[in-house]
Amino acid sequence: SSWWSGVQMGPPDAILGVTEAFKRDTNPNKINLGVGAYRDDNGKPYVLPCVRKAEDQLRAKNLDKEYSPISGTPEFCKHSIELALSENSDVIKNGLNATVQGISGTGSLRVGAAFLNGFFPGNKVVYLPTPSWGNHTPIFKHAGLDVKSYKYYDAKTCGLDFQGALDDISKMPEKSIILLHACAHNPTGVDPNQEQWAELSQLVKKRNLYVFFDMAYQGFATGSVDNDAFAVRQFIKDGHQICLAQSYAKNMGLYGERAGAFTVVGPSKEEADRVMSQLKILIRALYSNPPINGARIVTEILSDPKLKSDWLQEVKGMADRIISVRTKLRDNLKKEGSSRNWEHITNQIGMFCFTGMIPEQVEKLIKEHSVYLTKDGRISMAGVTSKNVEYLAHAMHEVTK
Ligand SMILES: Cc1ncc(COP(=O)(O)O)c(CNOCC(=O)O)c1O
Repeated sequence: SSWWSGVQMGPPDAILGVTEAFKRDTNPNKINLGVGAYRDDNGKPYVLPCVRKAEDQLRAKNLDKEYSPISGTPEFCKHSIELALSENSDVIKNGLNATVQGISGTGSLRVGAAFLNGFFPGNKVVYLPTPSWGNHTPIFKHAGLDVKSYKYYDAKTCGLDFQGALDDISKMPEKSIILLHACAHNPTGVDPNQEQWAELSQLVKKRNLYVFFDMAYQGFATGSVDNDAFAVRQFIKDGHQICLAQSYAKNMGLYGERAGAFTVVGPSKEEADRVMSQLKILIRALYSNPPINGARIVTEILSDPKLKSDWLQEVKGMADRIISVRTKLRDNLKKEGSSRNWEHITNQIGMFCFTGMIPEQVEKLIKEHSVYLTKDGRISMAGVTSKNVEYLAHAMHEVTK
């Protein structure tokens, strides 16, 4: 028999399976609301103009293909942590951060998980919001950490179960790890408001919990990179020594370039240096050093004032388009005569909308209207355009009335 006769067939990825079914559908009105990647108003992938300009500028430099340092280039790391904490951050000024390039957000989370598994002195359990991004659990478990959950989403209101979150956080064993989505929560689109973030920060501090921020959508939620970093900056201001995963997949449209960063914030430069040394040892054994192309594009954009200002407008343009189709969808549902409260469609933020539709309704949406989405009723707003929003509203009304 073969070495691998014991290998089982694994389940297909829930999200990518939706796109496969969508591709097989011949209905000209079909809509794919499964994919978690931005689409323009014609439903096409969007390469930001500032990225093209950066690529032209880079090509003119005739750069070589030498290895990047294990932790990525200092310029990429510096621009990444400045984007997250702001250029005049005391943490950066005092060298309190250890920042490495990660293989996009997933790779940054994975390096962080491996570091925590190796060195975290507290309770090696990561508490995830309920629900969270599907990949969070495998990432942390794969690194050897245990995973638990805290209340977060309220299906009754399609909003935040703030009291539930506070109750669960109050019960978490001290020195546990809590994962927080910095903005544009995936899959619900539900974010705490600024007062709630401030209250969460105080409680997390009181409970002596360690914060792992996942910021995969900075700038893509409200359209402002500073507003979207509010939670991260609030927790830093409140004295939390956080760790942070960043991604440029969505806000710069660099999906396949796999550019991201992982940061540990500590109390001293001396400690940051020790942490950095261990991160490099860990990365060396994982993939030795990170991919150079996406990181060069990011560095070119963030270090060139003109390109950076172009980028800030272009990321705001993406966020504005998402916000506008949220409003159109809600208004068209009202026009269809729906008696349901669809306020959550515009209260929620970022790429995703948790519609509140139940699996039977999702099934009908797919089968009878060729609208494709994940069973949990999550729709990627990026798949909604000014051309298909009326068809979508009609279909959603038909299956929910
Ligand atoms: C919360 C969160 N963290 C991290 C990531 C990591 O993204 P990447 O590794 O591409 O940077 C993602 C990307 N998710 O992809 C969209 C989807 O759910 O279909 C994410 O949503």
